[in-house]
Amino acid sequence: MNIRDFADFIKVRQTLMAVLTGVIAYAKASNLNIDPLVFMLVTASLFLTVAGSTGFNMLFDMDIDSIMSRTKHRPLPSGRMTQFQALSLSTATVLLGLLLAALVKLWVLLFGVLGFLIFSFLYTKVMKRRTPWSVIVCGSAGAMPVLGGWAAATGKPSVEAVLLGALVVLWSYLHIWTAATYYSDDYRRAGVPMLPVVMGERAGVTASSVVLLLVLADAFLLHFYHVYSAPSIAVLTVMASVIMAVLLRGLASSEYKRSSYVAWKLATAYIALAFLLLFF
Ligand code: HEM
Ligand SMILES: CC(C)=CCC/C(C)=C/CC/C(C)=C/COP(=O)(O)OP(=O)(O)O
Repeated sequence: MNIRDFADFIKVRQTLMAVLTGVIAYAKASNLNIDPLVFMLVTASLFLTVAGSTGFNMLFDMDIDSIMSRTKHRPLPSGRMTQFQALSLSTATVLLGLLLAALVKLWVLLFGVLGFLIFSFLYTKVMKRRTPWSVIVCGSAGAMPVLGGWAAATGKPSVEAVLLGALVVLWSYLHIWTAATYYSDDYRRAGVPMLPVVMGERAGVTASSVVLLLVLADAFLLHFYHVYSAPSIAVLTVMASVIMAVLLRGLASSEYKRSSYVAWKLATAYIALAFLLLFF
């Protein structure tokens, strides 16, 4: 196992994006009056907790990952990492992450534990192979870094924190339904009942368009609560319109996979932008 395998094992891009949302939530909630020690603890705790939870997800999904073309080269299915290494690494990182969270505040620990349980167990072990509702219920794990980061600054959750967490949750539906439409053949082969597998690719693109509207509506609520400035909400509206145009074009031309791929990549840029725009 080398560093590249470790990066693949913790799905480094997903983990870093989750860390970014939590760290930015901390910075925003503290009005940029950042305590360097709390900042470091929050960053390290989020990184370790999300990375370790992802490790458990990888371990539990090893069998289906070996079936899908997208995932079969991952360290576990390809034999570059043993199950023992995966289990010990994930356990150690989650425990250390939660310990650091507890040093910040109990709320931060609570959201860390919730994120871990929802992602690694409720989603991966209980729901993912059984029902398309897995995504709707367990997308809530995506809010935990934001709620934890916010609580690290203010001592407790708030309406603004919940609305910002909801932005990640609603965005994660757009993120996965576009991805699952693009990769629907893979998911079908592995027997994972994602929405586009169960209801078809057209339904995947339609559902993506509907949740995109909800993402934008939530961003407007955040503007109403003075979390987004007028220029920021304008940029987010333009970007959402571009993604909507891509999805509607896909519906009009029946090119579901192609439009979903483009919308998926744009959606990744959207969530990064949505968090950076909190500072403008
Ligand atoms: C219901 C919840 C979610 C599901 C089912 C999901 C699923 C996926 C899948 C299937 C991929 C493709 C991975 C690959 O290339 O093999 C992916 C990539 C990714 N995910 Fe998620 N994800 C979810 C939530 C999140 C959350 C909460 C975040 C961060 C806030 C996130 C960030 C990312 C990023 C940054 C990538 C890489 C995207 C790219 O390459 O353009 N995801 N996710
Ligand atoms: C505090 C804490 C632990 C927060 C977790 C935040 C976070 C990154 C949530 C993502 C959850 C999720 C369902 C990912 C997809 O896995 P998948 O198995 O569908 O993806 P795959 O098919 O690529 O393996």
